[in-house]
Amino acid sequence: MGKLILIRHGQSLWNLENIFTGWTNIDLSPQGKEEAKNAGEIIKRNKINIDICFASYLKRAIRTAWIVLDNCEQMHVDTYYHWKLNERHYGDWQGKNKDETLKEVGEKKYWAIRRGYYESPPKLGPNNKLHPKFDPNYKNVDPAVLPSGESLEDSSKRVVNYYFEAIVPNLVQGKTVMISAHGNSLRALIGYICNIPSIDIAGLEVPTGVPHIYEFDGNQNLMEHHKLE
Ligand SMILES: O=C(O)[C@@H](CO)OP(=O)(O)O
Repeated sequence: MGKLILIRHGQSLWNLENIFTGWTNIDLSPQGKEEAKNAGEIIKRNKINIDICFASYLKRAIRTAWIVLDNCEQMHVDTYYHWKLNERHYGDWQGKNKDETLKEVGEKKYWAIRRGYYESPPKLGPNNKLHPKFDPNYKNVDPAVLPSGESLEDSSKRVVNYYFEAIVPNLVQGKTVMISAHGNSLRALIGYICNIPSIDIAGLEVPTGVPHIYEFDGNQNLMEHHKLE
């Protein structure tokens, strides 16, 4: 089996401003670009040759992939983009300040939605102009499958589905695959790969711009994983 490198995008401008982002297409902050550059240098130092790269449809993950590949001298690597790797859709919370939302809804509900597995934020209404079906970037996606607010369980279904559809076949061929994605889409994927019970997912935080490597045996069982440095 091949190897899997997972990286959360570098710090975004809304991470910096403490605003719920979800599918809002916010770019990297200057610090986020530095984090991605550093991740690329780490991959170069570890002499890892990436065979294929995947990123979400959101520019903070795409730019992170580009900066990483540039800084490990592997810009030629085929890169595929898919909405199923996007951040969890944060529904009506997108664009809201995280501290103000906490005050508005109370600690219990806030953390159940933000870090629990089953609770969704309030969904966007079908005519809300922020709904992804109105975004030309998703014009080739069936509007019926586009989310308007997701629990981590919802995100997990589409991320894991894409993992089996597009990533596993490459790992089976022995390839080294890099995925550049998001805090919650990666929590969902890591939760699946590492077999973390849904109750414990709340404690899993994925830092920005830090590459982690996952190695599997021939039966696709995880053998070990660690942070690259
Ligand atoms: O705003 C978001 O989309 C995410 C990650 O940046 O928020 P959280 O901190 O809840 O994972």
